[in-house]
Amino acid sequence: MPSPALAALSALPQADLKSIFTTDPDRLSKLVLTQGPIRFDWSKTHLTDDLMAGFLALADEQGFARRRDALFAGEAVNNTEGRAAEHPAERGEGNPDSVAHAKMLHNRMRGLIDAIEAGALGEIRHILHIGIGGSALGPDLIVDALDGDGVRYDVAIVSNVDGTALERAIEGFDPHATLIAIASKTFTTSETMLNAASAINWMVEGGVDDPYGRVVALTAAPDRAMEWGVDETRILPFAESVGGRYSLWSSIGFPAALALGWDAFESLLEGAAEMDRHFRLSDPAQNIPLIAAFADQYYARVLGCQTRAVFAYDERLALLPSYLQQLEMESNGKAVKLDGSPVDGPTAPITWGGVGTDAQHAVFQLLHQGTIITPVEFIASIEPGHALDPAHHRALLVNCFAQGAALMRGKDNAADPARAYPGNRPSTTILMDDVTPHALGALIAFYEHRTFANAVLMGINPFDQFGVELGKEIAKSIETDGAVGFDPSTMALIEIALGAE
Ligand SMILES: O=P(O)(O)OC[C@H]1O[C@](O)(CO)[C@@H](O)[C@@H]1O
Repeated sequence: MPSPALAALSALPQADLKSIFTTDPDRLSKLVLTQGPIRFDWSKTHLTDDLMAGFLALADEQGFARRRDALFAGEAVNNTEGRAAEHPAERGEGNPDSVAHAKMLHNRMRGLIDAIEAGALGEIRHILHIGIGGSALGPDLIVDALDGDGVRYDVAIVSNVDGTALERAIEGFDPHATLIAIASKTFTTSETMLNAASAINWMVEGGVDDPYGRVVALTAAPDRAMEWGVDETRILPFAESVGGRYSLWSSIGFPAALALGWDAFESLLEGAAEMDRHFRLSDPAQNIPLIAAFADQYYARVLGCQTRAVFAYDERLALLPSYLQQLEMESNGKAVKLDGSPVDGPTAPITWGGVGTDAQHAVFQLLHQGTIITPVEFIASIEPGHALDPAHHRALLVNCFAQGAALMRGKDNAADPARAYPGNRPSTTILMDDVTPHALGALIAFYEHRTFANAVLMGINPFDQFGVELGKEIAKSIETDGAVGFDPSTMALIEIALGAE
């Protein structure tokens, strides 16, 4: 049964963006909100006063305030696994006991970083971080965004089990000056364990006497890390209640904290904490992650848009779309509601994207003239990330703003329809003052809370991910039993490529 509030929303007429600033001249004051160093602009979306009122009613109907309080109180909001979701505690926000525990673990991480910097593990010039999914995407995004010229260490983040990834990562690394960070919440993920074993072999082959002596484990399963061979003093634990895709704030962020320095890592946490406080304390009508979720819900569930595109008009944020793919799709690509009943409509759309201006010359044709409507999100920074001619940054921003205007405005051409642009296509623009640790922390926390707000509006649990298990089980059974008991297509593939057992 669709929710009454959503049904009422769906009955509202759709605004025309081409004339929306004429019919609603105050849009900027209503739909542009600034939080710290980031300005969020929904004025080029179809959100109207009526829709906002309808979505506020939906939020109320779905118990938004109660579920938000439960999240921050450290209640078991991940109901299918009976666990809390305590990533805000890593930033100092939430249940006081969890905050104190996270602080203690951060101090432990800081102590190890200080020791490494003081030379306790010998000379370290390279950091080889091995992890996958949430144990790689977050650190990769932060290091790539903020490390600029990588002055402190060369950092390589390896996730794929394809040996080519590891081989390429260690190509320029000296095994005698490399620190291996094994990042795995469970310390069982097969790709990570295989890559970790191969990295140790590489060190041994490179003549390192005690390769385990330069391994650091980042995990919520310290006992398994110890069994694997990591010394207890180099295990940096984090709480089981921190989900993998929400874990960059914990010891999973170790390569960022080491490479960028502790002050930068703290500033990232503080930026996120400011967004936490905004999300926790703001009235729903002014709540930035919630308003973002209103627009998301309108496009995905009311208009049936199956995808959402994110374009970073800043090379520093080139990895943001990949990071968001896991955050949004693994969290909200679900088929059942909190009570186990089937969902009553689409859940998360497919998140995809890239960087501007590259994407303009590759995929924007479809966005402007294709028949599939895709809500677009632009992310840009007022300050550039480089010291070259300011003309570069000016051109980047000009292009970003032009795309949003073109999508909205369109262009008639009755005489030559192939050259006409329908317009009325929505976009959101997120404009950062600069890509600093503080602003990036706030931006990522915004996305986390927006994902949670979407889940609340749909009545689903964003914190489990059982959808990834079946493929893992089948891979394991192929590893152990080979081509047995599968369909003819799968058996033939196994036999041809892996050989008959
Ligand atoms: O940190 P781990 O336990 O190695 O898991 C890695 C990733 O694998 C997943 O469980 C999906 O298979 C993600 O949720 C997680 O981020």
